[in-house]
Amino acid sequence: MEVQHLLSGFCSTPMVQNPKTQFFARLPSSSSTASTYFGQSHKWVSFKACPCNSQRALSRIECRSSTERSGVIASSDSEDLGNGIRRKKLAVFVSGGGSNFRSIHEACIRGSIHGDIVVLVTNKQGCGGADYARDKGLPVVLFPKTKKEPDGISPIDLVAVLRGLEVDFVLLAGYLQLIPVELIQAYPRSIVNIHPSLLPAFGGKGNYGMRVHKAVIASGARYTGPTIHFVDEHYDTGRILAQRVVPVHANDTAEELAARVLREEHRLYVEVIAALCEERIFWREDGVPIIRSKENPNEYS
Ligand SMILES: Nc1nc2c(c(=O)[nH]1)N[C@@H](CN(C=O)c1ccc(C(=O)N[C@@H](CCC(=O)O)C(=O)O)cc1)CN2
Ligand SMILES: NCC(=O)N[C@@H]1O[C@H](COP(=O)([O-])[O-])[C@@H](O)[C@H]1O
Repeated sequence: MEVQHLLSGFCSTPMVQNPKTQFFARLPSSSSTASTYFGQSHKWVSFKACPCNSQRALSRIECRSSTERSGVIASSDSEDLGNGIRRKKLAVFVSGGGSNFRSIHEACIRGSIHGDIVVLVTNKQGCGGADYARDKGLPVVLFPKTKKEPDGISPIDLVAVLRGLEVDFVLLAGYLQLIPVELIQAYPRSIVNIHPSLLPAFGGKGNYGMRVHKAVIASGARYTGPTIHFVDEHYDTGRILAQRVVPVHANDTAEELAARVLREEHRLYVEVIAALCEERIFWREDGVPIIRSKENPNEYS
């Protein structure tokens, strides 16, 4: 399903774009209602960002989603696990191919994750993750606004979009921009990221993608593996939630190592997101987050 955003009210001209080339949500620069139309599912999500003083405050965002549920988003939002735990709404952020995004989406569809992806956010509208989202009829939001992507939205407007879609958790999956403090403050203990090394090793600014695997090999490290952590205002310094160890072979190329780690990333991220959506994450008194086992409630990791 192609996704188009017909933006009315505050734009000089309707922002109708060829669904193959561009779609984004640009929000009101003043008090008005932005109604965004998502493709053939006729899903209108309208929300009002109310300005006050010089800063647009997100006082109360009215989200009326008048929609026949398409196949894209589960038909029973209120569905719970039989124990009163509500199905969660997920936002995924990508910058590249999006294999973790696809893995998470497939897990939601097959029921391994008690949640639904309701929006894809990207800083590169032509990336593989955005293409996949379009093919699946998921809304795509372009963030942030840059010279290369002038149609991107601001941090305040991004928060308004996510609030308007009633997002519970924000999942970074190969997103290569710094998440702004506005979003971090709006979603405390609700933004996670996956990094392809055993943090704190090989993390921080400049450490992403193949660069990480090349550095691991060059260091002589015998083990590496994915880390999933909560996101704070700096790169890769948030509280570690889960890790998985992957061996480094003596003759590994960076590509071979990346592929081995990526397979483990897909498994680990689905397990961790399932725990998030089932409310099995707890915080130790020392501030370390731990995951309660699904099989044995007396076991934590
Ligand atoms: N506030 C936060 N934002 C983000 C975090 C985070 O932990 N806190 N994690 C990153 C993901 N990431 C590692 O897991 C990461 C991504 C990108 C970079 C980086 O150095 N980026 C370059 C720009 C790269 C590009 O645009 O091609 C840079 O900032 O110069 C480091 C780590 C996502 N956001
Ligand atoms: N520092 C962030 C970082 O390097 N993230 C890494 O980007 C890749 C995205 O792959 P994908 O687009 O196929 O999911 C993944 O390996 C992820 O760990």
